[in-house]
Amino acid sequence: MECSDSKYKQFSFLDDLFGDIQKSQGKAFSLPDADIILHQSFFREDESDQIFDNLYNNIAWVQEDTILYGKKIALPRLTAWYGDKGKTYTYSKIKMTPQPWIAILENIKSQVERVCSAKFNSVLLNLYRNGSDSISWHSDDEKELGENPTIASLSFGDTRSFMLKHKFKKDLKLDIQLTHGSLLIMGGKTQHYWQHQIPKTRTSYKPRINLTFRKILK
Ligand SMILES: O=C(O)CCC(=O)C(=O)O
Ligand SMILES: [Fe+2]
Repeated sequence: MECSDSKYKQFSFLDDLFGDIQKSQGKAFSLPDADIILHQSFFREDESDQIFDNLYNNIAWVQEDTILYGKKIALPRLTAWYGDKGKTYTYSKIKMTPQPWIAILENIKSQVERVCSAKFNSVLLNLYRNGSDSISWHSDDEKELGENPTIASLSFGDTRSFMLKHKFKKDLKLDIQLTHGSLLIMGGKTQHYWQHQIPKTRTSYKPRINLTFRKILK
């Protein structure tokens, strides 16, 4: 299923309060069992360029390993985890202890919280160095996130396909192009019914940075 404008509903958040149209308009996908909103240009191009450079150079990127069929393999991307003290998180069988917040991440977090009607206490960062870096099919359904988590996903750098598929209705699939400066918000029951991935590709891609803001409950 291709995503077309006819499948969008216009949404407008908090325009009067913040008066910043660019940061307040999003489009909701009308999909069953999902609550997904895309803000195509949440950050302006020049802001996005600056954020990309800053994160690329200043984040403490780590090459983590995971265990697959009893063998240790390197994750096909670099990652980093920042958040409130004590909010540990187990992800891809890796227990992560957060780095303390840095100014740029706190600043982005507060801008995202304005449009999400949610508060976050941590952010997972992924750096896809080229087209062969990827993340395989999964739902963000770790128990630390609670029943119906709101996940706010920001993208900077090259555009990659963010693919979604329904877990039970096999013909329901969607491919969203996540562009430089975009914000995708997943909420409600999305993680119960849908999986997502950034597929590996043979096409050459420039680096892409993704941030997913999350709330760890315990
Ligand atoms: O890179 C993306 O857009 C998705 C990342 C993701 O799904 C995750 O970190 O759980
Ligand atoms: Fe995810």
